[in-house]
This record gives sequence, structure tokens and C-alpha cells, in this order.
Amino acid sequence: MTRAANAIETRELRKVYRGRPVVDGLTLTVPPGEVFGFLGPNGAGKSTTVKMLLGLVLPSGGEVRVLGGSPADPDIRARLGFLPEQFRFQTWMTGHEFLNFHGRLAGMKADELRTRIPQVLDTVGLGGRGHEQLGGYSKGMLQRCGLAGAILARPSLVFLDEPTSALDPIGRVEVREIIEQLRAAGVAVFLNSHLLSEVEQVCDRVAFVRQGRVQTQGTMRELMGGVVPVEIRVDELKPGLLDALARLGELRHQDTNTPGRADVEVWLQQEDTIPAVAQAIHDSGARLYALTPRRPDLETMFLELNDEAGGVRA
Ligand SMILES: Nc1ncnc2c1ncn2[C@@H]1O[C@H](COP(=O)(O)OP(=O)(O)OP(=O)(O)O)[C@@H](O)[C@H]1O
Repeated sequence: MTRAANAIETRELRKVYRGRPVVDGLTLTVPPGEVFGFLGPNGAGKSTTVKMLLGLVLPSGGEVRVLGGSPADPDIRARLGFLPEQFRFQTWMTGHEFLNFHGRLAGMKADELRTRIPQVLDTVGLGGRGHEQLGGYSKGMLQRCGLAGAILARPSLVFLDEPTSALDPIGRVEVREIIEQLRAAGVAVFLNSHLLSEVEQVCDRVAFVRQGRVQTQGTMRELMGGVVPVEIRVDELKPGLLDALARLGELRHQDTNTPGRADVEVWLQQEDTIPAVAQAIHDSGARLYALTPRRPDLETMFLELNDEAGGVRA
């Protein structure tokens, strides 16, 4: 372990429920101050992993360290923030009381909370609403309040589980800005979200997990480097054209439902193959109307990985 401890380190982490491994040898490293996206299909073991990282669930095997120590250590726990996906609030409390309660549980002093609570309410866009009862908050306001609770005690590592699921587009942008601020302040963020475009915009690195194992992880650039989807529109699929395209890349989609028009999507391994695609179309005698390389995005990557693994869900 280096002196500047990683925010998260797991090695061969396992959790077995009723004889079935749901986290199955998961190895991850998240350096301090990094925004890390944790992605995977439903049932992949993401929440179970987060619970082990927070010390809420005991691993069946392997190692887990957060902020250089054990998540069971109260001093380490005091430096963790957590916004669960399904939060339950005491509806009779005001926003301010809720934060005060959580702040006291985290060991914060009354003096500090008096200045810190209005600050975090402002940060999450609830400035001036702290005196209202949570029972009267909208879903989005509750989620904002939960986020305020997660960052209240100035944690070094924050877990955000679907932090924008209840928010409108403006709220989503605001949460992204809060995540950027956390990064700038050196706080590591472990983000679990099905909104891939959101993850793409904010994360330094992502890991794809499937059936309890990390399938791939890397920076956005590393992950996106591998494949170039190209959309092609021709007047008709002349004989041999599909075969020729299949030799150049992987055919992912075709649509010949509209008379006088055929759409094909082919995934190439490298940009340099694009001229050969144009040549193959020309050689087939088809008329070319569009040849559009798409910048690969996380969604493409996600679907590709899911397909490779057989697309079976846990
Ligand atoms: N306490 C438990 N007892 C038994 N099985 C469990 C328990 N918690 C989770 N599981 C099982 O472990 C598997 C992984 O669940 P987990 O909630 O970690 O997945 P996830 O990746 O977070 O899914 P989602 O994206 O749907 O939230 C699922 O098959 C689930 O049924």
C-alpha cells in the first residue's frame, strides 16, 4: 500500500448468497480524487459490491480496503459519504433537521453544523428550503437532500447510487457540477448509474461488471478506442455487398423496409478500414447516400460487452 492510499482497493472480492456467488473475484482500484463509474446490467452485483465497500455487508472472501483501511473501522466510515438509490426519509423532519441528525451521527459538532448545513443545502439547490418538512418535498428535492447528506461531513470518498434518477435535466446538470466540484476538491466519487451519457460526461474511468466480475475497466479513451460503428445508407443491397462488408467488420444492423433505401450498420476495428467500406459499396454497384462513422459511446460499448457475454441477465 502506498502512502497516498487509494480510495478503493479490492482484490478477488467475493460474496456468496445461498451457495450462489453474486460477486465473484472482483478486483478494482480507484485512486484518490477520481470519479469512477461502476456499470453493469441488472443483477451484476453492483449494489452488493457497494455494500461491501461501505462495510454494510460482510464479504465471503477476498480483500477490501477503502481510504487505506477497513470499512469496518469507524474512523474510515466517518470519511465516507453515501447516497443510496432507495432512500427512506423521516417525513416529519425538516431538511435541516435531517441533515443535523446525519451530521451528529457522523460526529460533527453543533457549531460546525450551523454553518455547514446551509452551505450544503445551497450546493444542492435547496437553499432556503431547509425549514420545510421532508414529507412535503418532491422526489427530486428528496434526492437533492440525500446528496446533501452524503457530502455534509466533507467525506474523502462518496458513493452515489443512481444520484439523478428523480431529477429533471437541469437537476442532472447540477449534480454533474457537484461531482466536478468534489473531484476538484480531491474527493473520490464512486458512481453507479444507468444513465450512460451521464457517466460518460463525468467519469475519469469506468468498470463494466458482469456476473460479479469486472469485465473491463479503463479510462473513457481506452475503452472507446476499440471500435468504430459506421452507418451506411445505399439505394439497395446489391448481391455480395453484405458479404463484402462482413469481411471488413461486424454487421450489427440492417433495415431494408423502405423501398429504394437500405441501411446497414457495420462495426469496424479501426478507422483505416472506412475507405475500404466505401470501395466495397462502389464495387457492388450500389449508390451510396451516407457513410457516417459514429463516435463510439458508452452505450455502444455496454451493448457490445453484453452481447459478447451472451446477453444473459442474472
Ligand atoms: N441479501 C441477499 N440475499 C440473497 N441474494 C441477494 C441478496 N442481495 C442481492 N442478492 C442477489 O445478488 C445478485 C446481485 O444483486 P445486486 O443488487 O448486487 O445487483 P446490481 O448489479 O446492483 O443490480 P441492479 O442494477 O438491478 O441494481 C442478484 O441476483 C440478487 O438477487
